[in-house]
Amino acid sequence: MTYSIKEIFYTLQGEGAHAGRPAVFCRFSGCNLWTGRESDRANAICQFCDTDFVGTDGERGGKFKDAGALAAEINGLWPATHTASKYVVFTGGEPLLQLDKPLIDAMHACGFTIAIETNGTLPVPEGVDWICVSPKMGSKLVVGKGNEIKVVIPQLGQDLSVYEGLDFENFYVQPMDGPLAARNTKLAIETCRRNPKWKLSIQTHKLLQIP
Ligand SMILES: C[S@@+](CC[C@H](N)C(=O)[O-])C[C@H]1O[C@@H](n2cnc3c(N)ncnc32)[C@H](O)[C@@H]1O
Ligand SMILES: Nc1nc2[nH]cc(C(=O)O)c2c(=O)[nH]1
Ligand code: SF4
Ligand SMILES: [Mg+2]
Repeated sequence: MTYSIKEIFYTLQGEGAHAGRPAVFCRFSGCNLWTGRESDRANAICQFCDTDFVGTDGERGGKFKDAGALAAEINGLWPATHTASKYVVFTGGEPLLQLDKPLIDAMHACGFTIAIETNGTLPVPEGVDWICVSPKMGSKLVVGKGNEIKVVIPQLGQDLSVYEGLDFENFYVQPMDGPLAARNTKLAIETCRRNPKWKLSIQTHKLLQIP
């Protein structure tokens, strides 16, 4: 199948349990919880998104005609001298609208460990090595297990205890960026102090001013 890709870049994972880890990010175009158009934001299910995932006009973006072509582009960004730690993060937009078995197999064939960042509304195909779920209020969460759950706070009507019984290895709260970021960061710190099941994830790439 053809994959619509917004951008592909080599950076450090900024968030969650793998923060600081070198990774190729592959950002798929499109999401099922927002069109990505500013004029639709107020009516979207997910209204706080910090990402442009519309179209294919970003760095190394485009339409890739098959899994082999996309895997080759991603593989080309990894330093050829250090192949033991190859790591790709599929994000978006919503990666599970497009990520499929052929692409997973092609990345594994290149030696990559595969991570995803997903909103948890779509089933995860077999073979993904690291699953990060970030649930959104107003959507139905169908992914109840994974490696980390990373809840952006606060969201209207949110109750963190709903997530505490799920089968994740790591439980993170991440302050919502935007005009109230400073307040939300304090809230996230207080949340972890009060209930140490939760750990703090901050968006370190924004502090570092890297992609
Ligand atoms: C842009 S999303 C793409 C992947 C997927 N659609 C999702 O929502 O998980 C990547 C990560 O950024 C988080 N995120 C998006 N907007 C944010 C914001 N304004 N502040 C903090 N985190 C945000 C999401 O919750 C998710 O964990
Ligand atoms: N450095 C960096 N880390 C990230 N972790 C999750 C991201 C995302 O947009 O999915 C992201 C991103 O866009 N950049
Ligand atoms: S679900 Fe993810 S990509 Fe979609 S609008 Fe929300 S944060 Fe952005
Ligand atoms: Mg991001």
